[in-house]
Amino acid sequence: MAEILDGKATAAGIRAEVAEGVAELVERGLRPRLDVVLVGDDPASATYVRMKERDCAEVGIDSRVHRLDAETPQGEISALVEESNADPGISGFFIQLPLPKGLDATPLVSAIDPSKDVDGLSPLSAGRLAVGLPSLLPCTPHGVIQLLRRSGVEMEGREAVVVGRSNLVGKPLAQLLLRENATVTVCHSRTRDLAAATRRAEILVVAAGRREFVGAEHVGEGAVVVDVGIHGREGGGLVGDVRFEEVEPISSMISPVPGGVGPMTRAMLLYNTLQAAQAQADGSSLG
Ligand SMILES: Nc1nc2c(c(=O)[nH]1)N[C@@H](CN(C=O)c1ccc(C(=O)N[C@@H](CCC(=O)O)C(=O)O)cc1)CN2
Repeated sequence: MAEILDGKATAAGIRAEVAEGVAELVERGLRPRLDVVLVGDDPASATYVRMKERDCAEVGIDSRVHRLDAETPQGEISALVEESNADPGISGFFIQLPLPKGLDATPLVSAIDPSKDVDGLSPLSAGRLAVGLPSLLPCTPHGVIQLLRRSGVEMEGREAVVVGRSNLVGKPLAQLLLRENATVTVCHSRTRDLAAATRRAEILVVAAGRREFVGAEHVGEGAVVVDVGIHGREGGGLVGDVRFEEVEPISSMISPVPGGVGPMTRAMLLYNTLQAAQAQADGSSLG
């Protein structure tokens, strides 16, 4: 039986550490503040943002949500990004994704000052990660690394396979696994024999964005499997990109959905907000 990679418990530990760091800053009169830009009425995005507000309250971070309707012009959001960059009271901010149709996230995210880029998704933050400079790290990939590390999974020298090449998860995760000295393969929709590649993995991270896409045929005996996907299940509940019931008996460790990577994503956002606030307080550079 596989050991469960418990994102809920691990994230609670990270929140406790962040709360301590926040309390130290507050003693110096510097309460971190996280601003969120939420555009439109996507129910999942609204849920994630409410959870992020609640997380901030728990650890003592101030949060403000800018709720904009789906018809908000691109220029207005762009102006909000510039104002947030310039406001010394804001430690960090991010734009909840995806944006409604008709809005282009790329120029907006690209305009975020890297020292406030708590999502770690701007091209400057991504470039700094790629060349090994200090930067705020994208929350989901960093959450995966922390979940593995804090669960005692050795990454150095091991065969790690990432399924998915998005800017949000797959690409930065490959960089972070390289930084851990894993041997990294990235698979995607054009990979010819996916199952042959994923079966070689000692650590398999699935961020394909396809409901229950990976099954027993994709997993080698004893692999550590991390499921990044989150999809609503017909009739209620959530499932991931991995067919948990099939894969769990083959793997040595596996992350569940819910309770795996999702809570880690939120915990790393708090961690980044604290890091941004600390760097701003100490005059050190994250970008
Ligand atoms: N600007 C961003 N947008 C999005 C990101 C991101 O990192 N930055 N990631 C995802 C969504 N996401 C964060 O925003 C996210 C997804 C899921 C969870 C989570 O806690 N999931 C729970 C279940 C929650 C539920 O009951 O619905 C779990 O898996 O246990 C947190 C954050 C896309 N957009």
